[in-house]
Amino acid sequence: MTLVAGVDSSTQSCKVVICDADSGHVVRTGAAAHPPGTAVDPEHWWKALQDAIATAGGIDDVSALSIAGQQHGLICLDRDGAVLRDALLWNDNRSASSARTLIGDFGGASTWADRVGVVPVASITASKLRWVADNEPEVADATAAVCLPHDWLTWRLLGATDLAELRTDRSDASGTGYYSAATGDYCDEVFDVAFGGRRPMLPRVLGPAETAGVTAHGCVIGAGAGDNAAAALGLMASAGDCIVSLGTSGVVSAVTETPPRDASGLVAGFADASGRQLPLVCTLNGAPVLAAAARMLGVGLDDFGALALSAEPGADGLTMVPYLAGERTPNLPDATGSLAGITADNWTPANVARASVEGLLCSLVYCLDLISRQGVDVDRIVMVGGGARSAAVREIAPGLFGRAVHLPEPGEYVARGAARQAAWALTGVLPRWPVPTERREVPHADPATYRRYRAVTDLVVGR
Ligand SMILES: Nc1ncnc2c1ncn2[C@@H]1O[C@H](COP(=O)(O)OP(=O)(O)O)[C@@H](O)[C@H]1O
Ligand SMILES: O=C(CO)[C@@H](O)[C@H](O)COP(=O)(O)O
Repeated sequence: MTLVAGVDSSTQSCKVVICDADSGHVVRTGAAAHPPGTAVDPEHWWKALQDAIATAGGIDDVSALSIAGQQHGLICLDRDGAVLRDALLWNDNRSASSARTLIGDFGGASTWADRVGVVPVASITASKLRWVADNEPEVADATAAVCLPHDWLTWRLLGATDLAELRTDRSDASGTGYYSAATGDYCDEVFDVAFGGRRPMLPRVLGPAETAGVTAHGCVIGAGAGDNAAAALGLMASAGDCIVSLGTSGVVSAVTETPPRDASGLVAGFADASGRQLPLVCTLNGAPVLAAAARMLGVGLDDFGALALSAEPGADGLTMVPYLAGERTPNLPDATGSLAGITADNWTPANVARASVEGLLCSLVYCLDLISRQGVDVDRIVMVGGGARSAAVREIAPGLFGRAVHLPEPGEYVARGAARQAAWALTGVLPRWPVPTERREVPHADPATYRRYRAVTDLVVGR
């Protein structure tokens, strides 16, 4: 049996799956935690990768491996390849005002949408570059190369030290704000406004089936991908599939042939990992909303799900707006969460739990609406990520989306997508790996809860 491995180096942890290259059957897995925080020394990710590989029984018998990673994180390297400062992650909001400045300095949102396909928000790598240039000019001056988490891990795994050997792929490059998914080129002129004209070295962008190199043990290393593009590959997503992911972020994305063009910046024009496009809408508040509510209620995640399901749909009028970490969609980096509609009668743990689940899901219904308005067909909603393990999420989602929700059996679909890419790099053929999925029908559509959520959101954001 030929074995291939896939890695998901995501916000909270590193996961490794080792699969049969022909069938995709998962043979072994491993995982290791990442430290909390929105600025992290990449060395922690390297250590977690090694721990996760060791837990998975090592990769001596693995023929090919690809790494998928959390998108956008900025890693600055000096000319000797040393990391210059903690990486600034996708959910680090210090770059919010840098993003606003960048938009103006490059001719406005429409120019960004036309030339790059992405309008900067705090998450986008270019905004982080601008923050470094404005606040840590000595770091900016010493920066000889910039790369993303998956680029850096791939480079480390290959034992490389030469900056010229950095590699990335289209999907992750397209989240930087200085690469266009539509043209397949870096937009060098962005560095004039984002990095004071400095031109650090950038990773070479590989095609989906290209090889980044071969390890000393003879393991072929694929191009890797951004985590959302890898999830699409792991789910074998095709036209009409809309992926809803509840990881640390909440994400709605779809594989399309044509790029979106959204000058509001809410729908980003990213690339997928198969040569197509991946219009994507992302929130800063995914599954951790549920963990925070469970913690506040003093229950574990399973009991929290049961508690939420013990309340009636609509939580008896309680509405939760889940902007606990600020928000990106809508773009409100300084926002906080809200609980509205409290009365003496409805102020119960069960209603608070239900309102938290409903608020989280409504924030994704909003994202789905935004992506649909870009002309993206939505035939099937496919829900994945840690939050999709929640019984309450699985049961409540169809009513709020107003359509059936397809639930693949719980698994690490980002890592599986990376493994599928590794098989492609190894053999030159993208294998078809089945994804057994449960279809959850709409018990009863609940448009009233979403309407109330939208009204409360408008109130909270002062519209
Ligand atoms: N049964 C569950 N109910 C609610 N949340 C869950 C459950 N299982 C896992 N999670 C949440 O899923 C998140 C991790 O999901 P994951 O997709 O691995 O995130 P990431 O890829 O961003 O690291 C955590 O916030 C965790 O609390
Ligand atoms: O910023 C985005 C996408 O634009 C996030 O989706 C990150 O890629 C982090 O992913 P998770 O850790 O939540 O999977």
